[in-house]
Amino acid sequence: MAPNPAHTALWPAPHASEAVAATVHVPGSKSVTNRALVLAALASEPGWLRRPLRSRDTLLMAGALRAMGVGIEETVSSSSAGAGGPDAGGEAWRVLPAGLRGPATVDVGNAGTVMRFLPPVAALADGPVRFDGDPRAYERPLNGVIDALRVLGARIDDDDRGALPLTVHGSGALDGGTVEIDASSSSQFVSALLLSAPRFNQGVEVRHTGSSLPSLPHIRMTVDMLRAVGAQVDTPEAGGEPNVWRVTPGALLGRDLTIEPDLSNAQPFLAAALVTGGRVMIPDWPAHTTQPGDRLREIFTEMGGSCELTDHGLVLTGSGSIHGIDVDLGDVGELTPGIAAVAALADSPSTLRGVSHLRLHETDRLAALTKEINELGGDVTETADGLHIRPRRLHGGIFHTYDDHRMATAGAVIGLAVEGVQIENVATTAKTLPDFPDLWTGMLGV
Ligand SMILES: O=C(O)C1=C[C@@H](OP(=O)(O)O)[C@@H](O)[C@H](O)C1
Ligand SMILES: C=C(OP(=O)(O)O)C(=O)O
Repeated sequence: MAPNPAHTALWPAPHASEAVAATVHVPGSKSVTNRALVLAALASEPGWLRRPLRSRDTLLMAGALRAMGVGIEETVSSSSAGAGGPDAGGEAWRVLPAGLRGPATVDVGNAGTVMRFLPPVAALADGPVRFDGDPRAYERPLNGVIDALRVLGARIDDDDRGALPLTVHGSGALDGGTVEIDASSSSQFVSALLLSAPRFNQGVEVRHTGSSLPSLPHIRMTVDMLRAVGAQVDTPEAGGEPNVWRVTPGALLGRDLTIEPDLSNAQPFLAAALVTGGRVMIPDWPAHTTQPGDRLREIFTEMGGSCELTDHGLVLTGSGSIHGIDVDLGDVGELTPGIAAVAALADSPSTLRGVSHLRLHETDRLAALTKEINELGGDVTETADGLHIRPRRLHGGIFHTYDDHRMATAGAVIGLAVEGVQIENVATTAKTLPDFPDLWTGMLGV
């Protein structure tokens, strides 16, 4: 088969000849949008999502829910269209829940949220739902969801690898109950079971038995969003048993939710302020959030920037120096590529820990970052659970991205400081940030 020209196309990453000074409006959060879609689809009344992210991962989620019978109407709303308050204008999705049905086919692309959050929804559908996706999606772990759903009463046909492709034979209802899972390869296993659990006959008790659990803020996001639509959830944090989550069965409310900007997608823009000694403002940065990207305020401050959170948003100002960092990123793994890019440009070495599960993300991110930074003259080594990065003088070259949106944005950050970096397949950023090249050149004023 001839290679897709978009996948081999090279994008000359703009080099910054001066400090950036920009305000960047970052589109909505992937993780919040896809959870909101699932919860709205399972609710007992219509709901609104305002300022949803429209990217490959969220359009795949919306398409899959539509295939199972859910109505999702795209509208340009005004604040009078619902109870969304003064910020509610702009693009919106109105979600009209309906009896979930098969037969249906779901394309998960390479979206972890789609491939993990939807099999439990499909188990509630009346009929078979077939799941398929990109070649890489076949390699990403799904066994935690498949095995758990079988214990909870679902019938699933897979090829015994515990991965895609598979068919969930929905029977219109699922018993639910208690299940043990090892979610050390992805927090999304836990989130997936909790999100649909209010609709299981007995709810769910999820007991995580693995040695570690990545991305805890994403599980908190799941719990907070469930509670916001009326679900009763017991968590380890609320004085419950360690590693045990319980969801009580019950109807979910339709909500009017304005989606926060994607703070992980704000990362390359904030990094630009750090790398060029400039200043970038991200409007609408939430004062309180479960998004892991909020940790950037602390991490980029330690690396040499200073952050100010105002009523208007977050302002990051670079000092002109970038320092190395020794940090456990287990809670915020999706920030690793962007932090590695900044670390490669720092004045001292860095150690990034706690992220062995990144080997099973969009690509093997530890191997990909090591290879691509080293091919530009860097000195990165993989450890058992992360990366050692010793900054070197880098040179231009092709930065391969392996169909990974965060590799592409990491390469763009390096390109700010290093002339002649070309990003392969920058279009892969469409997974979560379709406007990236325009937002990037807009920030730089080129
Ligand atoms: O639940 C979510 O929305 C996510 C959880 C995390 O997954 P893992 O726990 O698999 O790392 C994160 O990396 C991913 O980008 C989004
Ligand atoms: C790991 C990521 O995505 P996914 O939701 O596909 O797991 C990511 O966006 O960095």
